[in-house]
Amino acid sequence: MNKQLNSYQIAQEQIGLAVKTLGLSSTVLDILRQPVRELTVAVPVEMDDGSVKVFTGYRVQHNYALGPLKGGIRFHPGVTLDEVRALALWMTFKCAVLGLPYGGAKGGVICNPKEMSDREIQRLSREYIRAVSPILGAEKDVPAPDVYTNAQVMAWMMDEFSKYKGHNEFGVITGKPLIVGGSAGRNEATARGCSFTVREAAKAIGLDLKDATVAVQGYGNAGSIVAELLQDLGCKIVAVVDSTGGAYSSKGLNTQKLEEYKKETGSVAHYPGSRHITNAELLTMPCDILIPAALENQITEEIAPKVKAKIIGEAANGPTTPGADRILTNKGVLVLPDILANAGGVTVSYFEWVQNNMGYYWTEEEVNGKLEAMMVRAFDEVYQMYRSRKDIDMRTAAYMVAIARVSEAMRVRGWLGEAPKVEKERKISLA
Ligand SMILES: NC(=O)C1=CN([C@@H]2O[C@H](COP(=O)(O)OP(=O)(O)OC[C@H]3O[C@@H](n4cnc5c(N)ncnc54)[C@H](O)[C@@H]3O)[C@@H](O)[C@H]2O)C=CC1
Ligand SMILES: O=C(O)CCC(=O)C(=O)O
Repeated sequence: MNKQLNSYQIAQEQIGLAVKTLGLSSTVLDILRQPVRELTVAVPVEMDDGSVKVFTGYRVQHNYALGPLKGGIRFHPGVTLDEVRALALWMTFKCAVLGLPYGGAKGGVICNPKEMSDREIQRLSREYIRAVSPILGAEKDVPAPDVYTNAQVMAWMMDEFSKYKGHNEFGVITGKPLIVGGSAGRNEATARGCSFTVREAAKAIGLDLKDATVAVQGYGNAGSIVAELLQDLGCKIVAVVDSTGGAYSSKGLNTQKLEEYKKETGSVAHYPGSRHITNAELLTMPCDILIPAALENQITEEIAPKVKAKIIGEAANGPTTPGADRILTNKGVLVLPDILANAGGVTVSYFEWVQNNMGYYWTEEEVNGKLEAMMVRAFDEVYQMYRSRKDIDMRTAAYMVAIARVSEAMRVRGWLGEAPKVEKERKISLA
């Protein structure tokens, strides 16, 4: 990640632009530009050699106007408080774009799970969740997986929270294994939602997905499954990279075989029959669709002029900087913003929470059908907003749809004093 770029300042810039374009009051911006609550915790963990290491963790709660707070937990050595603030802020607007009854939050722990044993990761997961538990709960704040956390980590955290409460509280965390209240389809949901938005965008600009070429940055939960789903839609996956290197083949990479290779070797680099490529090569190579699915600030002002893709589907949070956004818009690249394109994960997390609350579980077909309907509706609303004006890109359009909903909730709750209503003529659905 480019350390000169501050994701929190970027997120504030993005909402500032949308609030201004919507013509909302400065009170709305004053409230939305910062989180309502931030908790920093020092988490002592006994390591396998008997020593005790103290990890720093965060839980940031951005805005709860629309409902309980929601957002993943990241385990990564590069976590900072400002990064978690940005991720929490993006969650508020992601939930609002999809019309979910949630506000936004995010958590992070500065650690390197790649250098820790499973036992150490389990102890860290339990200690962290205990440390932030006073502000969590199925009706308060509901975490989920993010980078380098997974269903197993969610199970440990749910178990620890349940022990602390004295009863099972499955609804406190989503992204759990199926056997302890997880939802069918949650593991694939971020990628599935992203593939739906790419499909709708391709229809909108007249791009045939049959043999459309795709490059994917990041080959974890989001990236590897988007690649597989786009391959199912007829696309040719020509390039992928993960944190250790990349693979390119003009004939296309078989995603099932690539997945097996990654499981065996721990990386996609040096996949048999492929040419080795770097991250920068991947982002700028000739392709129709680019899927950033790793970390923030990857498509910068230096990279953007060289991007050849027609559609960028942001599976990652915050992969494109504001300067790069302006360059890509001028070049006519359609950027599907993170708060829309990767919202499939939190949407199925919402379904998981609903199922936990009612104690009745849906089939994978039911979940995927509901997800598709919500993603297509959200895409249409954002695309209509984008097309209704000449001066905005898809990101600002998505923020406008989202901020209209959040600010209306804040208005009716009485948080805005006498601030004016959302402009009626924009016909934003507040449902
Ligand atoms: N897991 C989820 O439900 C959701 C994830 N996201 C976002 O998707 C992105 C990826 O998350 P996951 O797939 O869940 O994480 P993951 O931990 O499953 O995978 C991350 C992938 O990124 C790669 N990576 C890390 N640093 C890299 C670098 N510098 N260059 C290239 N590749 C790099 C890793 O090797 C790994 O393949 C993140 O931005 C996350 O916030 C967004 C919505 C939901
Ligand atoms: O599933 C969730 O609740 C949130 C996932 C997440 O952290 C994200 O969308 O960035």
